[in-house]
Amino acid sequence: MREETLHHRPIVWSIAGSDSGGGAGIQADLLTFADFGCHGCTAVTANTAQNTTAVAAINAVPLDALTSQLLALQGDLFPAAIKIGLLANVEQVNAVAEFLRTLSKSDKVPVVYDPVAVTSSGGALTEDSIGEAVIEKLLPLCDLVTPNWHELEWLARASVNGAAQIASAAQLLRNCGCAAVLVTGGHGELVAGEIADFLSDGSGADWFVSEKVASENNHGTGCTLSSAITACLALGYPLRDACVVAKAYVQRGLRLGNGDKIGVGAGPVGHCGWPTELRDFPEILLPGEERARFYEYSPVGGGNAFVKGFAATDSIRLGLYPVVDSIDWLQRLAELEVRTLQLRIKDPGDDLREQIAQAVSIGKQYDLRLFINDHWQLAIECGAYGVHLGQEDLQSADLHAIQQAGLKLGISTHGFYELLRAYRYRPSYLAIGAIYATDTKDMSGQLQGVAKLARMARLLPDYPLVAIGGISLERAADVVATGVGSIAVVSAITKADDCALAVGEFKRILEN
Ligand SMILES: Cc1ncc(COP(=O)(O)OP(=O)(O)O)c(N)n1
Ligand SMILES: Cc1nc(C(=O)O)sc1CCOP(=O)(O)O
Ligand SMILES: [Mg+2]
Repeated sequence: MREETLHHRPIVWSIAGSDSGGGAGIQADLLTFADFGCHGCTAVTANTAQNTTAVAAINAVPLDALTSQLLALQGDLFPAAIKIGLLANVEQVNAVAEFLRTLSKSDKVPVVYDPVAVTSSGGALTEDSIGEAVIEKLLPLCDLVTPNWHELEWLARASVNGAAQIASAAQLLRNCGCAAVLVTGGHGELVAGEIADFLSDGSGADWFVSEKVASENNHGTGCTLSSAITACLALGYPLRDACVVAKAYVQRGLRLGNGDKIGVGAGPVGHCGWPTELRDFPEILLPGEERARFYEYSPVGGGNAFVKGFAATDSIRLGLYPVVDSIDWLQRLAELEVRTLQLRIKDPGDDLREQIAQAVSIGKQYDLRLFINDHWQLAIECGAYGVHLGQEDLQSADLHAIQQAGLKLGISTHGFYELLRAYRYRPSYLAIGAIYATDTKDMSGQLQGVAKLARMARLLPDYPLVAIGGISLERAADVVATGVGSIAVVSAITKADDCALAVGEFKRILEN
């Protein structure tokens, strides 16, 4: 079933309350799903009576009215992801949990729960007594829970005052069985002028920091964020990519939606389409940077002090970029007038130093942009043009030494989150992969495709970007059409029947 929904416009469910004022709840969710190209279905839990100034009534729907909606959807419109918002009473929590448990037996559908229980001002939106049922029955079924600070206090039964307490309360929720917690920070500032969301899951913790937008139209931001995350999960995005794209969507809505005057109170946040501008995306807080201490952020293995700004390449379009594993290949490609090259030696012998020194010397002879993969110490010692590092190398490599030695730095990224994270270092170029499936390296689960590549490239139109992974001559034109100025290839060159012909064809496509 899930396979089917992924091949067409993904179906996303919202199990939530209707907002008669049209700013939050089901109404905000449907607008959001549509902006992300998803088909939204709804199971209404309550017909709230509200406007931009107050919530007058909740009006829970009877239990059979809720379950009949869920069963109707299950029978025909199977979801690629489910968002849950307002649940009005314990019976609804139990019924939804039971329904999800049964559903998960046939298919694994990502579930995002936005515990719409406390308004921004601290007012109750549901019966407080649902807390216990939520913790015991619902949280263990959730892939992500997105409480604001008030809701975090309510669910974790702990007071939350400051970054360390947010992190430990999020851990308490994870201990209840939900896979991940995103604590939304729209209601308070740990650092003046900054809105920071905290994500905690099995692979670690992150702070996503955005500039505070002083918009009068901020009603429905929580619903919009959680439904945007759900839509991205339905599109197959990994959790961190879904979170940063959704946060950018809300930021864009706050920024562009501020002009509208709807109602006399807090108007609805804008729903303004896919976020296409880098300024709307959050900054990923990095361990070792100065302001990390305000967020009490020092993850295990966080590594060295943060270093930013690496030597620029002479052009932002690096052209054809073969990645090879021998001096012979370097020499051959240099003679074919390839200018950007990488030496990627994965099984070094005793002569690694000599190989890198020889590569650097060929690089100087042919005026190459020659990057050394992984072996940054030897690259510095041999005076290489540049080094290429993966995300996991960023913690262990001495970036300060690379910067001080004047070496160029390229960083691998796989998706929006890693792209934003790597961009914080302002490297000489950013590589985006894997665009297509490849036999050269196991990249399963990290495939981007050209549509996503185009979205990423649009965020950084003036930055050197390199696309890598499964790029053949036949696919090169589609890749170039996304706006990236460079194509990195292994097998399309090293396994080509006629290497010189392949080089010529790639160059032609890139230059066109
Ligand atoms: C241009 C370019 N992009 C990405 C990579 C991959 O680098 P990394 O993530 O460090 O993985 P390994 O190459 O070390 O397996 C690359 N080498 N070049
Ligand atoms: C080494 C490497 N890194 C990738 C990444 O996405 O980071 S993809 C990749 C393999 C590229 O080889 P080919 O051109 O033969 O597909
Ligand atoms: Mg590497």
